Amino acid sequence: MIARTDDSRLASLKGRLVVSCQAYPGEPMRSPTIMAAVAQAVVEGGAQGIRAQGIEDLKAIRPLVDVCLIGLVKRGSDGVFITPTVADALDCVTAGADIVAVDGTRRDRPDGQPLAATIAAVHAADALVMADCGSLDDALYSISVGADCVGTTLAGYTGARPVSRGPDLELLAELVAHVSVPVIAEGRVRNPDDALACLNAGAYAVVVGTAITHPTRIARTFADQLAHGARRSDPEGSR
Ligand SMILES: CC(=O)N[C@H](C=O)[C@@H](O)[C@H](O)[C@H](O)COP(=O)(O)O
Repeated sequence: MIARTDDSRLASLKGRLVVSCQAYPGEPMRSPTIMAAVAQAVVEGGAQGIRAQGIEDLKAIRPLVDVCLIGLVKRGSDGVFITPTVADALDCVTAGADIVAVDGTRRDRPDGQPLAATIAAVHAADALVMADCGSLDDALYSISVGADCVGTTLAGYTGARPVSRGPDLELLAELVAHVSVPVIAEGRVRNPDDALACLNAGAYAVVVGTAITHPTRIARTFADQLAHGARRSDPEGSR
């Protein structure tokens, strides 16, 4: 299988920021309308790509932004949970995804199909595949079955690698050194310096989620800092 690395949708991401606009089950911002507004807002801020989860979110976002849209469907949080089936991947394409993000590991998928089947189906529907990887082995496997680009998305989440404090720059550099398709940095990119470090390590593009689009966690970092700082400057306050 030949990866479509010269596709203009993928090429539009080169050297650029992709923002992951996702809210999780039960959270206040879990609404396609809200995610679509967030997507529009980050495009105004310079995002050249949007990564979004769920068919309804993709449908809401697609007509409002004209940047590259990376779509996925999440099912649960154990095992293969990022676009786990062929049907999920095709639903993402129908909803408007240019690139479908799929689990790029060798683990069994709930529909019993190999990763190659998902990639072939997405290619037949004229979209591309980003394989979310947790190790070099995942990336080599995904590319051998046709992935158009690979991401460090699952670094620290599959047991293959420890959870790094910021982006897993070590895995990123390893992928860049060993693969010939674009390598997208994703996962725990905390600030613009982290993002730049990813580009300098050879990332084709950088995906940022939580640090831009998750107000609860962003607010918590401020609140925690204030609480701890207050305790440090007022020992009485810690009692
Ligand atoms: C492991 C997993 O499920 N990652 C998901 C993939 O779509 C999202 O929950 C992340 O927010 C996204 O990868 C961006 O990463 P961060 O939010 O760390 O910038």
